[in-house]
Amino acid sequence: MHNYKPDTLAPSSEFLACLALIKEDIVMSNSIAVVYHSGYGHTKVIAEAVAQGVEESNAKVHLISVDDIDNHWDDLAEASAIIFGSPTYMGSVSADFKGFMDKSSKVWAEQGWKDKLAAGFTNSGSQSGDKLNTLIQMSVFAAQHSMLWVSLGLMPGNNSSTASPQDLNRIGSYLGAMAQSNTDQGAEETPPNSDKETAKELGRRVAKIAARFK
Ligand SMILES: Cc1cc2nc3c(=O)[nH]c(=O)nc-3n(C[C@H](O)[C@H](O)[C@H](O)COP(=O)(O)O)c2cc1C
Repeated sequence: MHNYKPDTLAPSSEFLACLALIKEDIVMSNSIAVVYHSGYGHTKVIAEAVAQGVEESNAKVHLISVDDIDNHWDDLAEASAIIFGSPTYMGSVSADFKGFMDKSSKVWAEQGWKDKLAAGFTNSGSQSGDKLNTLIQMSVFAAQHSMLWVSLGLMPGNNSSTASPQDLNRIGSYLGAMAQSNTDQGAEETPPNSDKETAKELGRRVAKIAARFK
């Protein structure tokens, strides 16, 4: 029979506090970059929602417009995950976002983003609007950088008699987050909340998985 004394084996409050600090440090040391382009502000709203999801998960976030990318290559180098966002223009990423992709070839040559996590989101005027092609472009881009693609991770909403456009993932995407903005409304009115909430979920998911990889 063991002489088991539960009181002496119980972790002290100091030990538990120390563990909590270490855990917090691991989560906070994850920095995640959201790199996006937005010609007219609608995709920016989605980028901000993704960033909010990351922050809510206690990770540090860098929200970077491709217009300002040259001031942020170091932030991308430091990040454990990069989430890409572009409007869908002519069935593909916008020219400005493609400019960022091409500029990243310097990093590609060194495989500087190898084994970082990657994910993507897009927004367009039509429900489909060929948004899938934009996400495919982003995932191929991530693969060229030897990154690990994180999917949206939400079941499709808005696809049954009891479902509604207020559902998360109302457009029914798997590869990344999709949003739709009415073409006659400004970014303060569209895309709808469900798309912003879907985008937040993508941010949360990437942050959660990044913490697991740390
Ligand atoms: C040059 C151009 C091309 C576009 N091509 C598409 C398209 O292929 N599919 C679509 O659904 N919407 C298309 N749109 C609509 C935009 O995707 C939509 O207005 C989006 O909300 C713009 O996002 P932004 O405000 O972040 O630029 C296009 C808009 C522009 C300006």
